[in-house]
Amino acid sequence: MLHRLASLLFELSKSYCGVLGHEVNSKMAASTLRIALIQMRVGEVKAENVARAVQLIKEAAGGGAQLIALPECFNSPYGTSFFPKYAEEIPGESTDALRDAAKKFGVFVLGGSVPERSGDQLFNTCTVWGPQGNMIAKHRKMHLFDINVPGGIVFRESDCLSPGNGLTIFELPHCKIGVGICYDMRFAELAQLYTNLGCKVLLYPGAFNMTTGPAHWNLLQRCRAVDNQVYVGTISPARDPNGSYVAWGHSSVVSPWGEVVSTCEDEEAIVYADLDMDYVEKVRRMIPVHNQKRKDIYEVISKQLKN
Ligand SMILES: NC(=O)CCC(=O)C(=O)O
Repeated sequence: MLHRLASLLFELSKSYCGVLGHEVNSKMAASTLRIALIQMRVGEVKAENVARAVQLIKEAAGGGAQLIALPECFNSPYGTSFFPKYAEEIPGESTDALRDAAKKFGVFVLGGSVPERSGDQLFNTCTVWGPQGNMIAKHRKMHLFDINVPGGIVFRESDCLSPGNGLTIFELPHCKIGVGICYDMRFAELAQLYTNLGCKVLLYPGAFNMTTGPAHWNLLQRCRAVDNQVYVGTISPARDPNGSYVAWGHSSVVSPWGEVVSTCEDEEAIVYADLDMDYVEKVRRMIPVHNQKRKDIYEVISKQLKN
């Protein structure tokens, strides 16, 4: 009964997926944040990638989005052989274009990520820009993507990247938002810390692949959403079947109830969603797990495990 009621409420407040050029409803409550996830094609020409990102930000702003998010490595193909060549300092040409777009279109822009050069180190870094053209956050990917799935995929970001060492939260009038990059989504502890610090939305620009994507992309996103009772957005590049790294796509928004509210397939698309902060509170009231944690027990056992 409760579930049916929640589903009904969810249906009423539901967002939608818009492909390029889709019309949107501009009536929104103050507690509602319209976001747009830009699942864009990324090729080998950096200037074309950046220009495409700006063009799609313009389109999403025209669709009423207040916060527009790009995918991981929006200016560069995803691969350790590309990172040194495409890396830039921040600020640099790619992030300057994001700054200018945020200001010109009067929106918040979460700039996916770029390979960042800082001294003799490289990072996988997300910048977030406000409508005044101010950088309001910068997140360096904390968990590097080093995996070995025989017959599937071998990848070692740590061959050329260094990890970031900090959490990244930015605040909009509607809510606080926590940022992770791709592989960061696998780490439940990070999402839980963001939630404990007051976030109601988590955003993960990412580029899962054809082995782990179908197995885990949506599953992980729904886990993070239900565990923490937050909205979770994932933003992938569009799939290029001939690319050296084939991205899974399926950029999506999942609600705090764990339902996929907006999504797409693997093609270039803009995924819109209206995030309702009252709905986050409602889900948290209905199932108040945050007040029901048995930290007394967890802490005792954790201490025992350390000794
Ligand atoms: N870019 C990444 O971090 C990829 C992560 C991934 O595919 C995974 O399975 O995790």
